[in-house]
Amino acid sequence: MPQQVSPYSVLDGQYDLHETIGSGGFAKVKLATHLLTGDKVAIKIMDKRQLGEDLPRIYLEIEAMKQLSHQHICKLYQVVETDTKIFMVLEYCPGGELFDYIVERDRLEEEEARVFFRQIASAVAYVHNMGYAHRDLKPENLLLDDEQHLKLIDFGLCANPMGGLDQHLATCCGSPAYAAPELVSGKQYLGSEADIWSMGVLLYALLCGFLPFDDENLGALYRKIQAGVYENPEWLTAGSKDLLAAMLQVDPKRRITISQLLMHPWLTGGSSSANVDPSSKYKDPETHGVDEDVITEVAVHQGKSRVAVRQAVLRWSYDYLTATYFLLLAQKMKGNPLRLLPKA
Ligand SMILES: COc1cc(O)cc(Nc2ccc(C(=O)Nc3ccc4c(c3)C[NH2+]CC4)cc2)c1
Repeated sequence: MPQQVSPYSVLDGQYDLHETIGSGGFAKVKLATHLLTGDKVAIKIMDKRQLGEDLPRIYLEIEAMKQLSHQHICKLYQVVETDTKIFMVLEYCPGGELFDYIVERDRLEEEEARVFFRQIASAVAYVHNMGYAHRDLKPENLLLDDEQHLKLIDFGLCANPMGGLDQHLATCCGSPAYAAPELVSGKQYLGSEADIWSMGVLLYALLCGFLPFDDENLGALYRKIQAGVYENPEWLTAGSKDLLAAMLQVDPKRRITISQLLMHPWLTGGSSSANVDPSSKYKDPETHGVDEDVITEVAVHQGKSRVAVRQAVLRWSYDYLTATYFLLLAQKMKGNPLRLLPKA
């Protein structure tokens, strides 16, 4: 009887796998421990046979994730592919979904909504400036890390115009309640403009605890979105109503752009302006070079020269070394000591 190997044996020696924390259509997400650092990660596991014609979207998502390094975007650390499976090793976001955070509180106070929305706007501005659009922005795709920072996940529908993803895909896969009027009308649309609409629905959900456009009947929901008429509850301030109106513009050409959004007084105002994340904090390694302390820690642990380790890291192969590099860098950014555990 041949030795029965686990379907995850390709990860042996690199990760210990723990419980499953999420399973969607063609993917499941398991918690895991990166053995060299002892750090927790999330591993998204997909079966290539079940993916069928959706497989190209996964490769698009992976290529997009490799370009995106931002403090409010869930980081991709490593990709492992076998003949039947794809594993994406991802940043650990133990705080769960923003969706549940809102539901537990009914709705957020304006100040707290502002702090979260600034993080979302910062992530989306970065994605758009990198030439991408997310195209599925909703509270379920925003997770909280262990420091209550938001992390944007699931770029499975993202596209950059050069990416060649034909636009109609999103209409069948995005989430209708957050979908822009031009998208539900099946018109040609710009992903970046549709993202701003979705952010308007998101901000409304944060501030109100319910959706601006809602109906169990899909056709009725589409008509409400295309009409763009929604209630402004009495607790909304003038500033938030003004920003919502600028984002929930039915005509995409009249809709506020992400750069105008970042300068809107509702976003820049308030008492918490002190803790606006300095977006420069996150250094994109491919343009800022690699961190020498991390290189040294890996070189000493592996008994290799720093030159050899630096060259290997700079290949950005998204193998175990890339994951180890990013996890050690994250530890350093948190002010923790850099440590690699002795070989398991
Ligand atoms: C780019 O980031 C992505 C891309 C993608 O396609 C999917 C994901 N999905 C994730 C889903 C969940 C987690 C995660 O870390 N969830 C998590 C971790 C720990 C705990 C929980 C959830 C909830 N119970 C407490 C402990 C991370 C990525 C990301």
